[in-house]
Amino acid sequence: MIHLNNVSKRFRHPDGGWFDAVRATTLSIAEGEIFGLIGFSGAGKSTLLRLINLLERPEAGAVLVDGQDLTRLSASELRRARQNIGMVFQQFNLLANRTVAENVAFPLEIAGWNRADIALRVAECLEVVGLTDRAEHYPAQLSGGQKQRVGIARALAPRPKVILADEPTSALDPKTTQSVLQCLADINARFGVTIVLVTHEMGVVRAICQRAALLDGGSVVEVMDVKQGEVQALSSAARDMLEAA
Ligand SMILES: Nc1ncnc2c1ncn2[C@@H]1O[C@H](COP(=O)(O)OP(=O)(O)OP(=O)(O)O)[C@@H](O)[C@H]1O
Repeated sequence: MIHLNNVSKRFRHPDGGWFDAVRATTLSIAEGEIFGLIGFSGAGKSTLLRLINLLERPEAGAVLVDGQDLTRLSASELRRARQNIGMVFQQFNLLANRTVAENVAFPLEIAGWNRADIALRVAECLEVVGLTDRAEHYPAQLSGGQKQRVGIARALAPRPKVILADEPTSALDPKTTQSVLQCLADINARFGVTIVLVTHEMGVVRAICQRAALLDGGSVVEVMDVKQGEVQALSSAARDMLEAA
């Protein structure tokens, strides 16, 4: 579903030099996987995630999603391709002056859906995340966990094949974290949506990921399997880093 081929991303430093946030990275994520990107702060996790929908454009390499190389698309083709890739943010990024239902409707309005289809789809998505009774509330009236469920419903609304989640539970307490992770796992199981999730917490990887890439200094140290809630790191470098995490 996702294939990153030798992608690199560098940023300009205020002092005029360059900083390599992602170094010549190759990574494949299968359809229907829940895949984690884990590592210390500054390892390049968010940058790598944002390369998948081209929120960051790589200097080099190809970004294939669902068979399309996003780096070769025109602006309008890229807008269409992005309908297929939902995004969930750490700080929810909800529109404060829109109700829950209007927030979920937002990407569908942008995509030009008609009103009747929007109403049906919004109701479906709110049902999936268990917020039907909050449709007319405003974000300020919701708990953190409920806000993130709105963020997930909004990401799900355009029927994407991929959802990218950037530290989706880092702003939440442990109990709410579990229920939000369960919500993502349900969406993966019910609709087969491929989920890529950035986290710095091993507990998150253990809870829902099938595989995870450990990042350090902009490179993948190891791609690890998660079996029965345990992360199977093979290299001693990865084991040392996971122990320190
Ligand atoms: N727009 C930008 N301009 C300049 N430097 C950036 C930019 N975005 C990221 N960086 C730098 O790139 C490096 C990797 O950042 P990134 O956010 O991808 O790491 P991360 O692993 O997600 O870390 P964190 O867990 O702290 O979010 C960091 O050193 C960061 O300061």
